[in-house]
Amino acid sequence: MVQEWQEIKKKIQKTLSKGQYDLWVSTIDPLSIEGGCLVLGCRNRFHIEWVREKLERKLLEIAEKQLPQVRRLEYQIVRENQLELEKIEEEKDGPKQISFHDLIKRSGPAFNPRFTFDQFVVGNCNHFAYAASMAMATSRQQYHQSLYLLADTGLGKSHLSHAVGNLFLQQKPDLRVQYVTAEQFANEMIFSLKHGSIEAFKNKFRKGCDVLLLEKVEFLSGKEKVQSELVYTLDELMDRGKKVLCTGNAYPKDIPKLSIELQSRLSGILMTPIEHPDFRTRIEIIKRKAKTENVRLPMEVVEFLAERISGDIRQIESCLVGMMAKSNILGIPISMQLAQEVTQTMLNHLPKITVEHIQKIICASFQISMEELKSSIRKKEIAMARKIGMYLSRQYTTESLVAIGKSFNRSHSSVLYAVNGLSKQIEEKNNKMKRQVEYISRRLETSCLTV
Ligand SMILES: Nc1ncnc2c1ncn2[C@@H]1O[C@H](COP(=O)(O)OP(=O)(O)OP(=O)(O)O)[C@@H](O)[C@H]1O
Repeated sequence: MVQEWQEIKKKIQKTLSKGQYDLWVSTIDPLSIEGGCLVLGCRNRFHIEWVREKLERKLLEIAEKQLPQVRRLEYQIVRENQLELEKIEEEKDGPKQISFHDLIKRSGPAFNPRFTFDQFVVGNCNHFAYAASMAMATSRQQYHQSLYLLADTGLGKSHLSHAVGNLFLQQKPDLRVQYVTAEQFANEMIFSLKHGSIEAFKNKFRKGCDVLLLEKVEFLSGKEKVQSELVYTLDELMDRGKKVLCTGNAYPKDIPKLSIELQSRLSGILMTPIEHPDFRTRIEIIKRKAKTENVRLPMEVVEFLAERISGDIRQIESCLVGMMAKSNILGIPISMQLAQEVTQTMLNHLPKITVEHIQKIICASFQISMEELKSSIRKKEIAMARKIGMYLSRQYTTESLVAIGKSFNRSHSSVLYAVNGLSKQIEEKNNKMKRQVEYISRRLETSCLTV
């Protein structure tokens, strides 16, 4: 086992309980270091999420001390049988001390194996970006050697960049593919300036590079020296017919404090925007992710998530991971109720539902008009709709009894009477009213809660 990793583990062990250490840390395997990035092998997605959320900062702090070249962490899923095989191979050949240096030499850039073209769901929102990236990676692209993927957070820029890297290396393992974020590029440059190795840095990104994948260009805002180094790098790569893929969350001209020279180089690149996915694409993404994770999701849960989360696809993934975790821990299948609980907890704000929303859904569900709902008509169906409307207003909003009463043209005591009565009814087992309230709650959440 690698010496430095043992030291890192020892230090982190002191900060955790035994159970946490055994479960989450002892099962991590260091895989490689590339471009200042220490790649850690984890057992599954849930393992990665946990380490990322609870341990990353501490782990990085300690890793940086043990391995000064490390500046960030990345994760890969490593199947247990793969690790077992490696262990058996090692045992066969006798114990071997592998240094991190060897690991660095052995490995290419650490591309996420999950981020492939196969796993990327294509819709109207991202079709152009997908096609252009694919064309670049399969060398079909004749006129544009360079691409700029432009999108808000969590819409697939890194996924496509890694997919390009994965495909290049799969087809041509000897290709020199450099993958860095603009921040890493800047850090490496500063590091090499400090340590007198700027020529090596320049060589790495200019002469020693066939494909440059540069993420999050917006980071360079205001960093004049790094910007001008990048301009030289891009010029040289483009002059030599090399390929460049950049990503950013804004058009180059809209990134503040970006030099005219860099803006001009980047603007000359083919712009491929990715829009927010539409409902159908979101449905497909959820189905694909569930399939990859080997999880069975009822269609109503798929639709609920697709309604609920309209932007950042990471949120969809977090909710899936959360649902899987909860379903595993409790030993229950993923259901609508579980999905509602998890999304409410995981998305950092509670849904904003108003009394008006509730009234509209009630009218649509009972097929009555708003006038009827707010009227004094005592017809059974209408009275029941009104009662459920008041009850849900109490559950989903923070409005006072008086305010709710006003919205239904009733006194606060009528609201209280309705809410208490319905609460009691709902507690009884298997009653129709309970099912009806659940149904309307679901409709309410799926129709109003688009983030
Ligand atoms: N079209 C898609 N199909 C399948 N998964 C997707 C798609 N778009 C995004 N994802 C998934 O969403 C997650 C976030 O995507 P990614 O990391 O590529 O976002 P990003 O645009 O680079 O965000 P940021 O700017 O915050 O880094 C990833 O797990 C990725 O696999």
